[in-house]
Amino acid sequence: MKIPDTEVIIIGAGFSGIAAAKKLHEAGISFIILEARDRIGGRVYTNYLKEDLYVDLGGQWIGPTQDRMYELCKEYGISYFETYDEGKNVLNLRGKIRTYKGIIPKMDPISLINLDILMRKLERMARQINVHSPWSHPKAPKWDQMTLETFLRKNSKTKSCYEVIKIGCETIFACELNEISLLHALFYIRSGTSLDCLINIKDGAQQHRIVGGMQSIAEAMVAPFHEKIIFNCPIEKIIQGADQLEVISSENSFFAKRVILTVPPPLLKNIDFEPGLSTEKSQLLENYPMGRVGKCFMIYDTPFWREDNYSGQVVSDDPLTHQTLFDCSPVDGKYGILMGFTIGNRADEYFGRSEEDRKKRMISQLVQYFGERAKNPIQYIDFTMSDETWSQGCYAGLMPIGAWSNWRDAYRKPEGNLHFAGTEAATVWHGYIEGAVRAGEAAASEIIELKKKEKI
Ligand SMILES: Cc1cc2nc3c(=O)[nH]c(=O)nc-3n(C[C@H](O)[C@H](O)[C@H](O)COP(=O)(O)OP(=O)(O)OC[C@H]3O[C@@H](n4cnc5c(N)ncnc54)[C@H](O)[C@@H]3O)c2cc1C
Repeated sequence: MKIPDTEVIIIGAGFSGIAAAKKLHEAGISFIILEARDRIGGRVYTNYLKEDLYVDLGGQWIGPTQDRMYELCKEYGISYFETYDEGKNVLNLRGKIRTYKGIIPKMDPISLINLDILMRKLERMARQINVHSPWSHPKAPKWDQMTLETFLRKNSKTKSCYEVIKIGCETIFACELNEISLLHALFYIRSGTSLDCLINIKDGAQQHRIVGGMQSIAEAMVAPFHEKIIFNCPIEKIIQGADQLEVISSENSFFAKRVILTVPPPLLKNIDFEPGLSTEKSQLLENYPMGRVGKCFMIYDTPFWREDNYSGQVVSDDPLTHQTLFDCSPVDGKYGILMGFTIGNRADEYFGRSEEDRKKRMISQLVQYFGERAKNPIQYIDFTMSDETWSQGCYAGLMPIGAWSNWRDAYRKPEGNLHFAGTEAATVWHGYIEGAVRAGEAAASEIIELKKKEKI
């Protein structure tokens, strides 16, 4: 293999790496992308089952204030469509199945008032967080010493209120709620605009899906420089010398002046850096697990639940299956697709079973919600990035108790000629594709600015 001469090496061809590459490409700075997998997209992965049928196994939604995503759609002429959100939603709490309209499930009045107060409180606290320095809030030391679970338990006066907020938060953060600090939860909410924005379909983070799947944006972005991506190239070691960096895979060494790393935290930890990373970054990486979530798709020849005025949305505390379900049918409704999120310990339990058992469980759940027609799917498919060597979890890295206080912005700080991107480096829409794009662009901008200074 001929090793290309290049100014910048980008590690990872997810949205962050691709966005960094696009910016460097436009600035006329030479680069290559080294990608461990045999595909682009990383935590975005559209699986084309047939020519007219696809499912987004990774990230799929965009919504208001995700400005870069909408600009990219416009730039490449990629269409998006409203997530189906009409009709009754289903709540399954302690085996009791009820329907409701809107965002807040039907519960007893005390639980409803409690839930409203609790959500407003979270919203108010999150609004006070500076996303660039969450640790600087006067109450940050207290909020960083408490898990989100402790806070929610303390502020839930009824069991139903706790169960519903728990399911909502598990779906937002993709973890058990004792895995993140309250401060991280508040930062994440503020980073994604507001709690309402994170939860909602209409006017929220789940508002739009991409025609042709999320991966089609990544494909459009890389089209002008696809040949600069080297696939099946996991990086094992990086040596920073005085004039250049040596980036080493099991088969090759690559050389450049600067490196942008976009790999998720557990994979960053596995790279051998010489000299080592700063103490702060190394310590953070020892304490930076990923979320756990699986997506399960039941595909039908038609979205039959819509005929009975169901939205396809479900909130459930059934410990054996999914926390939440959504209608993920294609824009033309040619197929009917219901997608369930199974999260945290539920995901571990669910994916510990055989595929046949997983399919059976999902069907029996769907029959309870939408009737006998749910018994006859065309296909079942599920997927979890927790099992993937090159993701090791999702949606994103989780800041546990004390992490923001102890290591602050260590993750995104450049070290020598190493620049750090990926959605975990984002301050705005942290954990989302929008955040990945913004962080990739920010790292590329750092390099462009440094290059300008070098020329003076
Ligand atoms: C199930 C699921 C649902 C989600 N839903 C949404 C959603 O609806 N909307 C939304 O905005 N976000 C969603 N997300 C989150 C979103 O997908 C991620 O935040 C985003 O894709 C992260 O992009 P990234 O470029 O930062 O990281 P990644 O996509 O993880 O890219 C990193 C790349 O680095 C590569 N790599 C890793 N290690 C090495 C190595 N040593 N050498 C070389 N290459 C390496 C990986 O293969 C990968 O391609 C979801 C994620 C998942 C998994």
